[in-house]
Amino acid sequence: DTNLDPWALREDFPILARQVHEQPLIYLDNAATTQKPQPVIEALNHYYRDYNANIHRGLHQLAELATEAYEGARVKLQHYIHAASHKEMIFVRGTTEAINLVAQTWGRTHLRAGDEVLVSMMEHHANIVPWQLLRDQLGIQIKVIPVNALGELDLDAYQQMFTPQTRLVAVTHVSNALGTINPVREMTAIAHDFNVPILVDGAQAVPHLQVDVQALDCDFYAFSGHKMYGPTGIGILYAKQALLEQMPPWQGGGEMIKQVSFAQTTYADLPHRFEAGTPAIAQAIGLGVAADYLTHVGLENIQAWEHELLTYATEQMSAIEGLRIIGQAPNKAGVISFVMQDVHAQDLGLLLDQLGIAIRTGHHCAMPVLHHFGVNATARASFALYNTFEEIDALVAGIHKVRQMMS
Ligand SMILES: Cc1ncc(COP(=O)(O)O)c(CN[C@@H]2CONC2=O)c1O
Repeated sequence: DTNLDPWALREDFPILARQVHEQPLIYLDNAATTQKPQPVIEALNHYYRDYNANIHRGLHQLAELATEAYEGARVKLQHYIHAASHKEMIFVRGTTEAINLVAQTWGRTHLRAGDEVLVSMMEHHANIVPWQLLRDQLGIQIKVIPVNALGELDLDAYQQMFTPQTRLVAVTHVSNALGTINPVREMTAIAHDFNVPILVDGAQAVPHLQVDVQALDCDFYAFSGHKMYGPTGIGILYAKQALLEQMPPWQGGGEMIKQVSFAQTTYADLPHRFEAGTPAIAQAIGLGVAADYLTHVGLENIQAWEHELLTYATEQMSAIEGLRIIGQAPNKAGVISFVMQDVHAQDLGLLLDQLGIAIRTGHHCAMPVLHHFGVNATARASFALYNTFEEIDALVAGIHKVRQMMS
């Protein structure tokens, strides 16, 4: 059980006290982005207000302070996912950029025509399209790991899919559309039995559960700051140092060089080799504070609380006539995708908004898995540490109200 008190934590999120359409805001769209606690907001203000400067190489006091805070954030995040070294933590814009970086550096230098990349049916477009771009550029093949009727990944099928041409596995840790938590540690062990590296899309995992990349033993791990109560425009690509050393730079410019001449340029050491140009300094600092905040609240407390919310919401919503939950894996994070017999997801979302309730409707950038379940849109409620049973009751009441309005 959890010793998390959402009502106490809500004090840290001023936005949750606001109204929308003259109704109290009920924010249940956390898989899209989470709200930001006061300490994160204050960290951003503090940087710009009190010690804004460009980082590295600057010899003045403000530059020193800014550099210290930026590199300090990197170390905080290293500990947050238990990486072996801060050199394995690359600041990027978010999960999408992290995966594109791997595809365009490790991918272009290690994959060639005929090589196979395994992805799962439940991937977000950010972990499908970069591999399709590579397919267009190099002629690699993409093979899809199936999921069953509950939305669980088919581990046996996965094991059978490896061939001498399999060169990479790229899989989501938690599905943003189904909520399924995949057995990433097991999948990594199987991939490594075939000497194949694995990239894990951790966007929906890092805010919900304790991630330990050394325990998972994955080769790449990508996530976004804004999904884990941090700012937008910042994320992390984690990669084992041995792999990063084999990868050519992603973008060229300042910060990622040692010596530049028109004859020859030498590149900076890790991690800066992959961070060209002035980075998102404030956002990185803010993300470090978000990691501190979540560590203070306790990931196991968050996971236990959200599991209670998910269990309650699933019970309540399963009792609604004509409502079908898409994604019923036993091992799920706090995401409920659903469709209703006689109400389009879009209409439901718009009408719930009028009641102050924020959910997301549509394909959630996961078109293939929605089509696999025979729908082209769902309504999705997704939970965070600050949600409450009362908010779930309001969602359920809102769904009933919409049904009445539409019948
Ligand atoms: C599983 C997963 N992977 C990658 C991404 C891409 O992250 P960035 O946009 O930060 O690069 C998302 C975003 N989730 C989407 C965004 O909105 N609603 C969602 O479910 C995601 O859920």
